[in-house]
Amino acid sequence: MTNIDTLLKGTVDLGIDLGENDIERFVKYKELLKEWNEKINITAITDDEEIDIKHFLDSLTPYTTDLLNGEKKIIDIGTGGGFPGLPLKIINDNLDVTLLDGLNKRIKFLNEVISSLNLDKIQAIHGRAEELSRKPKYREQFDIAISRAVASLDTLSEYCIPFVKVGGYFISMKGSDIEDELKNSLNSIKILGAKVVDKKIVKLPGSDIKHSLIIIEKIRQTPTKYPRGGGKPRKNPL
Ligand SMILES: C[S@@+](CC[C@H](N)C(=O)[O-])C[C@H]1O[C@@H](n2cnc3c(N)ncnc32)[C@H](O)[C@@H]1O
Repeated sequence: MTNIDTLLKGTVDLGIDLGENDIERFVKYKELLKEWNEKINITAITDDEEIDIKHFLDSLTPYTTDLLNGEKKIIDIGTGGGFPGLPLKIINDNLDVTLLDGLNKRIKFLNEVISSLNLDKIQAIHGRAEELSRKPKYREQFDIAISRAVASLDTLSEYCIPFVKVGGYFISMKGSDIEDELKNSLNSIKILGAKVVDKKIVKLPGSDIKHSLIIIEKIRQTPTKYPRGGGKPRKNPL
Protein backbone atom coordinates (compact mmCIF):
# COMPACT_ATOMS: atom_id res chain seq x y z
CA MET A 1 0.00 0.00 0.00
CA THR A 2 1.38 3.37 -0.98
CA ASN A 3 2.09 5.51 2.06
CA ILE A 4 1.31 9.24 2.12
CA ASP A 5 1.41 9.82 5.91
CA THR A 6 4.12 12.49 5.63
CA LEU A 7 2.00 14.38 3.10
CA LEU A 8 -1.07 14.14 5.35
CA LYS A 9 0.84 15.60 8.32
CA GLY A 10 2.63 18.21 6.23
CA THR A 11 -0.49 19.64 4.62
CA VAL A 12 -1.83 20.36 8.13
CA ASP A 13 1.34 22.43 8.78
CA LEU A 14 0.78 24.31 5.52
CA GLY A 15 -2.84 25.02 6.52
CA ILE A 16 -4.21 22.92 3.64
CA ASP A 17 -7.31 20.79 4.12
CA LEU A 18 -7.10 17.55 2.09
CA GLY A 19 -10.45 15.96 1.13
CA GLU A 20 -10.97 12.20 0.53
CA ASN A 21 -10.82 12.73 -3.21
CA ASP A 22 -7.54 14.68 -2.95
CA ILE A 23 -5.98 11.89 -0.86
CA GLU A 24 -6.97 9.25 -3.43
CA ARG A 25 -5.52 11.41 -6.19
CA PHE A 26 -2.16 11.86 -4.42
CA VAL A 27 -1.93 8.09 -3.78
CA LYS A 28 -2.64 7.32 -7.45
CA TYR A 29 -0.23 10.02 -8.63
CA LYS A 30 2.54 8.58 -6.44
CA GLU A 31 1.87 5.05 -7.70
CA LEU A 32 2.06 6.17 -11.33
CA LEU A 33 5.20 8.22 -10.64
CA LYS A 34 6.99 5.20 -9.17
CA GLU A 35 5.72 2.84 -11.89
CA TRP A 36 6.67 5.09 -14.84
CA ASN A 37 9.97 6.05 -13.26
CA GLU A 38 11.13 2.47 -13.78
CA LYS A 39 10.60 2.84 -17.55
CA ILE A 40 11.46 6.49 -18.21
CA ASN A 41 13.55 8.88 -16.16
CA ILE A 42 11.21 11.28 -14.35
CA THR A 43 12.78 11.82 -10.93
CA ALA A 44 15.72 10.72 -8.77
CA ILE A 45 13.43 10.85 -5.74
CA THR A 46 11.66 7.50 -5.27
CA ASP A 47 11.30 7.00 -1.51
CA ASP A 48 7.71 7.50 -0.23
CA GLU A 49 8.61 10.04 2.44
CA GLU A 50 10.96 11.96 0.15
CA ILE A 51 8.32 12.16 -2.60
CA ASP A 52 5.89 13.60 -0.03
CA ILE A 53 8.35 16.23 1.19
CA LYS A 54 10.44 17.16 -1.85
CA HIS A 55 7.79 16.84 -4.55
CA PHE A 56 4.27 17.07 -3.11
CA LEU A 57 4.72 19.40 -0.11
CA ASP A 58 7.31 21.56 -1.84
CA SER A 59 4.91 21.98 -4.78
CA LEU A 60 2.17 23.09 -2.38
CA THR A 61 4.19 25.84 -0.64
CA PRO A 62 2.85 28.53 -3.03
CA TYR A 63 -0.44 28.14 -1.12
CA THR A 64 1.27 30.04 1.72
CA THR A 65 0.53 33.06 -0.52
CA ASP A 66 -3.03 33.84 -1.62
CA LEU A 67 -2.07 34.04 -5.31
CA LEU A 68 -3.42 30.61 -6.24
CA ASN A 69 -6.86 30.93 -4.70
CA GLY A 70 -9.94 31.04 -6.92
CA GLU A 71 -10.21 30.58 -10.67
CA LYS A 72 -6.74 31.33 -11.99
CA LYS A 73 -5.20 30.39 -15.30
CA ILE A 74 -1.67 29.15 -14.63
CA ILE A 75 1.25 27.69 -16.59
CA ASP A 76 3.98 25.51 -15.06
CA ILE A 77 7.12 25.89 -17.16
CA GLY A 78 9.50 22.89 -17.29
CA THR A 79 7.06 20.85 -15.23
CA GLY A 80 8.94 17.51 -15.59
CA GLY A 81 6.89 14.98 -13.59
CA GLY A 82 4.21 17.65 -12.93
CA PHE A 83 5.86 19.74 -10.20
CA PRO A 84 4.49 22.05 -8.97
CA GLY A 85 1.49 22.25 -11.36
CA LEU A 86 -0.21 18.91 -10.67
CA PRO A 87 -0.26 19.09 -6.84
CA LEU A 88 -1.49 22.70 -7.12
CA LYS A 89 -4.37 21.52 -9.36
CA ILE A 90 -5.31 18.62 -7.03
CA ILE A 91 -5.80 21.09 -4.16
CA ASN A 92 -7.73 23.72 -6.14
CA ASP A 93 -9.84 22.22 -8.88
CA ASN A 94 -10.84 25.72 -10.04
CA LEU A 95 -7.37 26.31 -11.46
CA ASP A 96 -6.98 26.06 -15.23
CA VAL A 97 -3.50 24.53 -15.49
CA THR A 98 -1.13 24.21 -18.44
CA LEU A 99 1.86 21.92 -17.85
CA LEU A 100 4.70 22.62 -20.30
CA ASP A 101 7.81 20.55 -20.90
CA GLY A 102 10.36 20.15 -23.68
CA LEU A 103 10.55 16.34 -23.24
CA ASN A 104 7.70 14.42 -24.86
CA LYS A 105 8.07 11.27 -22.77
CA ARG A 106 7.27 13.32 -19.67
CA ILE A 107 4.17 14.74 -21.42
CA LYS A 108 2.98 11.18 -22.09
CA PHE A 109 3.36 10.39 -18.39
CA LEU A 110 1.48 13.58 -17.43
CA ASN A 111 -1.40 12.72 -19.80
CA GLU A 112 -1.69 9.32 -18.15
CA VAL A 113 -1.81 10.97 -14.69
CA ILE A 114 -4.40 13.54 -15.84
CA SER A 115 -6.71 10.83 -17.19
CA SER A 116 -6.22 8.40 -14.24
CA LEU A 117 -6.93 11.17 -11.72
CA ASN A 118 -9.95 12.27 -13.74
CA LEU A 119 -8.88 15.92 -13.79
CA ASP A 120 -10.31 18.50 -16.15
CA LYS A 121 -9.19 22.05 -17.00
CA ILE A 122 -5.60 20.82 -17.20
CA GLN A 123 -3.46 20.19 -20.28
CA ALA A 124 0.08 18.92 -20.80
CA ILE A 125 1.91 20.48 -23.74
CA HIS A 126 5.14 19.49 -25.41
CA GLY A 127 7.26 22.48 -26.41
CA ARG A 128 10.01 24.92 -25.51
CA ALA A 129 8.98 27.87 -23.37
CA GLU A 130 10.90 30.38 -25.50
CA GLU A 131 9.04 29.23 -28.65
CA LEU A 132 5.55 28.82 -27.21
CA SER A 133 5.36 32.27 -25.60
CA ARG A 134 5.74 33.89 -29.04
CA LYS A 135 2.39 32.39 -30.09
CA PRO A 136 -0.69 34.62 -29.53
CA LYS A 137 -2.56 31.68 -27.94
CA TYR A 138 -0.06 31.69 -25.06
CA ARG A 139 1.54 35.14 -24.95
CA GLU A 140 0.37 37.24 -21.98
CA GLN A 141 -2.59 34.87 -21.45
CA PHE A 142 -1.90 33.61 -17.91
CA ASP A 143 -2.64 35.00 -14.45
CA ILE A 144 0.37 33.10 -13.12
CA ALA A 145 3.49 31.46 -14.53
CA ILE A 146 5.29 29.20 -12.06
CA SER A 147 8.49 27.20 -12.31
CA ARG A 148 10.75 25.02 -10.16
CA ALA A 149 14.28 23.76 -10.88
CA VAL A 150 14.51 24.72 -14.54
CA ALA A 151 17.11 27.50 -15.02
CA SER A 152 18.80 30.41 -13.28
CA LEU A 153 16.42 33.28 -12.57
CA ASP A 154 17.74 35.58 -15.32
CA THR A 155 17.20 32.90 -18.01
CA LEU A 156 13.98 31.70 -16.40
CA SER A 157 12.53 35.22 -16.40
CA GLU A 158 12.85 35.35 -20.19
CA TYR A 159 11.14 31.94 -20.41
CA CYS A 160 8.29 32.78 -18.02
CA ILE A 161 7.42 36.51 -17.93
CA PRO A 162 6.19 36.69 -21.59
CA PHE A 163 3.38 34.22 -20.70
CA VAL A 164 2.00 36.45 -17.91
CA LYS A 165 -0.80 39.04 -18.34
CA VAL A 166 -0.09 42.56 -17.15
CA GLY A 167 -1.18 42.53 -13.48
CA GLY A 168 -0.37 38.80 -13.14
CA TYR A 169 2.57 37.12 -11.41
CA PHE A 170 5.56 34.89 -12.08
CA ILE A 171 6.38 32.70 -9.06
CA SER A 172 9.90 31.31 -9.10
CA MET A 173 10.50 28.43 -6.65
CA LYS A 174 14.12 28.48 -5.55
CA GLY A 175 16.51 27.37 -2.80
CA SER A 176 16.95 29.62 0.23
CA ASP A 177 20.35 30.96 -0.83
CA ILE A 178 19.04 33.21 -3.57
CA GLU A 179 20.44 36.72 -2.95
CA ASP A 180 23.17 36.73 -5.66
CA GLU A 181 20.98 35.04 -8.25
CA LEU A 182 18.21 37.50 -7.53
CA LYS A 183 20.54 40.51 -7.79
CA ASN A 184 21.86 39.24 -11.13
CA SER A 185 18.32 38.89 -12.48
CA LEU A 186 16.93 42.33 -11.67
CA ASN A 187 17.94 43.78 -15.03
CA SER A 188 16.35 40.92 -16.95
CA ILE A 189 13.12 41.14 -14.92
CA LYS A 190 12.88 44.90 -15.54
CA ILE A 191 13.50 44.66 -19.30
CA LEU A 192 10.79 41.99 -19.56
CA GLY A 193 8.20 44.31 -17.93
CA ALA A 194 8.09 43.04 -14.36
CA LYS A 195 9.32 43.74 -10.83
CA VAL A 196 10.09 41.67 -7.73
CA VAL A 197 7.41 42.33 -5.11
CA ASP A 198 8.17 39.69 -2.47
CA LYS A 199 10.64 37.02 -1.40
CA LYS A 200 9.16 34.44 0.94
CA ILE A 201 11.20 31.79 2.77
CA VAL A 202 9.24 28.58 3.35
CA LYS A 203 10.20 25.56 5.46
CA LEU A 204 9.23 22.19 4.01
CA PRO A 205 7.11 20.36 6.62
CA GLY A 206 8.72 17.17 7.96
CA SER A 207 12.25 18.45 7.25
CA ASP A 208 14.73 21.25 7.92
CA ILE A 209 14.81 22.23 4.26
CA LYS A 210 14.16 25.88 3.51
CA HIS A 211 13.16 27.14 0.08
CA SER A 212 12.15 30.49 -1.29
CA LEU A 213 9.32 31.80 -3.40
CA ILE A 214 10.26 34.81 -5.49
CA ILE A 215 7.10 36.73 -6.39
CA ILE A 216 7.42 38.85 -9.51
CA GLU A 217 4.61 41.11 -10.74
CA LYS A 218 4.10 41.91 -14.41
CA ILE A 219 3.65 45.66 -14.63
CA ARG A 220 3.79 46.31 -18.38
CA GLN A 221 3.79 44.34 -21.64
CA THR A 222 6.94 42.43 -22.56
CA PRO A 223 8.66 44.00 -25.63
CA THR A 224 7.91 41.84 -28.70
CA LYS A 225 11.57 41.01 -29.30
CA TYR A 226 11.57 38.78 -26.18
CA PRO A 227 12.05 35.93 -25.67
CA ARG A 228 15.03 35.75 -28.00
CA GLY A 229 15.61 32.65 -30.16
CA GLY A 230 18.71 30.56 -30.79
CA GLY A 231 19.22 29.53 -27.15
CA LYS A 232 20.14 33.14 -26.21
CA PRO A 233 18.08 33.27 -22.97
CA ARG A 234 20.29 30.46 -21.63
CA LYS A 235 23.64 31.23 -23.27
CA ASN A 236 23.50 34.98 -22.89
CA PRO A 237 20.95 36.04 -20.22
CA LEU A 238 19.76 39.66 -20.29
C1 LIG B 1 15.16 19.52 -13.40
S1 LIG B 1 13.65 19.29 -14.23
C2 LIG B 1 12.50 19.98 -13.07
C3 LIG B 1 11.13 19.42 -13.25
C4 LIG B 1 10.08 19.94 -12.26
N1 LIG B 1 9.79 21.35 -12.44
C5 LIG B 1 10.50 19.67 -10.82
O1 LIG B 1 10.76 20.64 -10.11
O2 LIG B 1 10.56 18.50 -10.43
C6 LIG B 1 13.68 20.54 -15.51
C7 LIG B 1 12.59 20.32 -16.58
O3 LIG B 1 12.50 21.49 -17.39
C8 LIG B 1 12.36 21.11 -18.75
N2 LIG B 1 12.86 22.26 -19.53
C9 LIG B 1 14.10 22.81 -19.47
N3 LIG B 1 14.19 23.88 -20.31
C10 LIG B 1 12.96 24.00 -20.90
C11 LIG B 1 12.42 24.90 -21.87
N4 LIG B 1 13.15 25.90 -22.37
N5 LIG B 1 11.12 24.75 -22.26
C12 LIG B 1 10.39 23.73 -21.75
N6 LIG B 1 10.85 22.84 -20.84
C13 LIG B 1 12.12 22.96 -20.42
C14 LIG B 1 13.17 19.82 -18.87
O4 LIG B 1 12.73 19.03 -19.95
C15 LIG B 1 12.90 19.16 -17.51
O5 LIG B 1 11.80 18.27 -17.56
